[in-house]
Amino acid sequence: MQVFELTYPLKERDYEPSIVAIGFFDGVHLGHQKVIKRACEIARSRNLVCGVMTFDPHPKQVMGIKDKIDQITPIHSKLKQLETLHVDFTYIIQFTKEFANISPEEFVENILLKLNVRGIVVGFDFTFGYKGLGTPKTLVELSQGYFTVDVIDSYNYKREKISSTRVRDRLLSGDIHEVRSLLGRNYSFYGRVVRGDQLGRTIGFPTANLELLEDYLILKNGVYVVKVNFQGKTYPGVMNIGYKPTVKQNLKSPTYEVHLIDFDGDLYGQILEVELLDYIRGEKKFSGIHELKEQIYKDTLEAKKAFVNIER
Ligand SMILES: Cc1cc2nc3c(=O)[nH]c(=O)nc-3n(C[C@H](O)[C@H](O)[C@H](O)COP(=O)(O)O)c2cc1C
Ligand SMILES: Nc1ncnc2c1ncn2[C@@H]1O[C@H](COP(=O)(O)OP(=O)(O)OP(=O)(O)O)[C@@H](O)[C@H]1O
Repeated sequence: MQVFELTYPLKERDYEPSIVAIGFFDGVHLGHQKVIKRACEIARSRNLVCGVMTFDPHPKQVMGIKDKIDQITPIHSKLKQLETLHVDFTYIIQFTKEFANISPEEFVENILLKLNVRGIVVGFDFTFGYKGLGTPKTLVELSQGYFTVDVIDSYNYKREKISSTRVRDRLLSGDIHEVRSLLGRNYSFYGRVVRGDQLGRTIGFPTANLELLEDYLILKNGVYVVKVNFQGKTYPGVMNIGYKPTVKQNLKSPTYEVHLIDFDGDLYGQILEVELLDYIRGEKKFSGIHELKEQIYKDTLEAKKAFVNIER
């Protein structure tokens, strides 16, 4: 997949005629996948290439509506997911205040036509241009004679539209089962193993302390069943996210640490992909290390069982 980082106004160059799915696509959930897959189907049937147009940073952040949007899939994770959908390219348009102010007409003329777009696919509630005034209907009107417009109906789960907001909400509640149903895959993130206080190994549960590779949405504190992928191998694990109140005081931000079950080896410096399979319990302050150790032992047994059930 080719990636083009673009700034507005676009520089003149020849773009290959294409069919493009447009949206922010945080999470690349099943609704997004439907829009993107449709773009690729149309492209294949018309002998064109297919791509995704997304934006960075998040429009709400640039417009000051929110200080920071914690993303489900920050840009590199999003690109990894798009790759699995076999799109030929992704345009990442740098979202600025200037870009936010362009009219729907300018968006079509100065972006879509310049990019040599022959067809676009958007969801039924897509908006674009100044104050989001452009709608799929506007696009159809402005596209006449230039490119086709396909509008995808709402893709629902339990009768409600799947949206990035809904996925974020379920992640923050620790509802990992629903997250899987909304994404059509396990939610995962990437982290690098860094040195911790190395107390874990003295209590019998060595943990890989993770430094997240991107600004992901911070997950609910507590203990998770996870699947860890690195160097082409997969391991069952348990992860704790939180402040380790039994052994630490006043940590400023939550730590992410994973214990790989039945694994013995050095992980420092490795990049792990951690897939969430289930949420077991909240983090607790135990009366001592012994009690904490007993609980982690139970968590590990539960994770082993859950791992077998989920992976079956
Ligand atoms: C599965 C699991 C569950 C954990 N649960 C808790 C908990 O409920 N409360 C707590 O204070 N610490 C919890 N911890 C964190 C331990 O305190 C921590 O792993 C250990 O002290 C090692 O810390 P270190 O990496 O700073 O050496 C948990 C760790 C794991 C791996
Ligand atoms: N469930 C869905 N069914 C059909 N189309 C969708 C669905 N969700 C999003 N889309 C479309 O996919 C594109 C990208 O969506 P976008 O990321 O902007 O919104 P979203 O997933 O609804 O998230 P948010 O919660 O931020 O509104 C848009 O064209 C949008 O209309």
